Amino acid sequence: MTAAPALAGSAVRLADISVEFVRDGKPFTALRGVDLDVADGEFVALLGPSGCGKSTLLRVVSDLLAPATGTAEVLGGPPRQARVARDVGFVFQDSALLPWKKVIDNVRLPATVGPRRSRQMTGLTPEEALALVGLTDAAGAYPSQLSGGMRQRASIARALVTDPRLLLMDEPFGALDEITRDRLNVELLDIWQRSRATVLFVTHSIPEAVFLAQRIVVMAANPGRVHEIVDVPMPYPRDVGLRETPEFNRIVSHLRRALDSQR
Ligand SMILES: Nc1ncnc2c1ncn2[C@@H]1O[C@H](COP(=O)(O)OP(=O)(O)OP(=O)(O)O)[C@@H](O)[C@H]1O
Repeated sequence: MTAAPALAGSAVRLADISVEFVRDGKPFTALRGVDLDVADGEFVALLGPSGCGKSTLLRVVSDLLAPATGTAEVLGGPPRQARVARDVGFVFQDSALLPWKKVIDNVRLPATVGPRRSRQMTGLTPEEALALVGLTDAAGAYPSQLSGGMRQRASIARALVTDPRLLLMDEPFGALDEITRDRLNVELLDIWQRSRATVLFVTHSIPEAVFLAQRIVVMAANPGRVHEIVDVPMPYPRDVGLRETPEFNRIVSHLRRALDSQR
């Protein structure tokens, strides 16, 4: 896989972002005054109670939603520019593979549409992306023939074929059993280190956030806002043994208290 070109500065820069919805006929503030800088190549987790606006934040970054106030900059320009250039990849909780297409054809899909086609020579081929997530043998299967973990890996492979400089992941492993989730966490870190993409990763799991991220954005609800940003200074590569260390558990406890204090 080719390394993302080095960018000076931020991959994502949010300044004073607010998002308003109408819920039950009344105005509702989903995000208020969110400031966040994510450096190029950084792995940042978003953690917080249900409804605090984590997915809404990703939707602003991915240009699916325009904020009511504030400015968002993605890869040095407006979010729309990054979306149109297909520099942003997505992985959701539900893998959203097309059930009537084989795994390899699902993974090929982004490469067959849109302007990124001509850049495929510098990115991963669909076959390479499948190999990277360990699914070469499942290339000819249909999504319904895969386990949940395999479907999520196929979904990650699909996101990787556009060689995204920014990967947005919204609880991608939330529906998986703990053992599969732990394994995919290790695989994801491996992929991240090789791709040098920037990752914004939404999770409800404190240990998952600590294991993966360099920084954790703890959010609070009503209105959705940034409560605290916590550094995770442990070096990479990280392996499962990290979860047994006092440093890991100290950060987990700190985050648990930060989330409990919001109740
Ligand atoms: N299209 C919409 N219309 C009205 N309200 C919305 C809309 N989308 C989100 N909301 C509200 O905004 C708030 C934030 O939603 P969001 O999905 O971003 O939260 P979240 O932190 O990702 O939650 P969860 O962890 O449960 O997935 C919620 O209260 C939700 O009801």
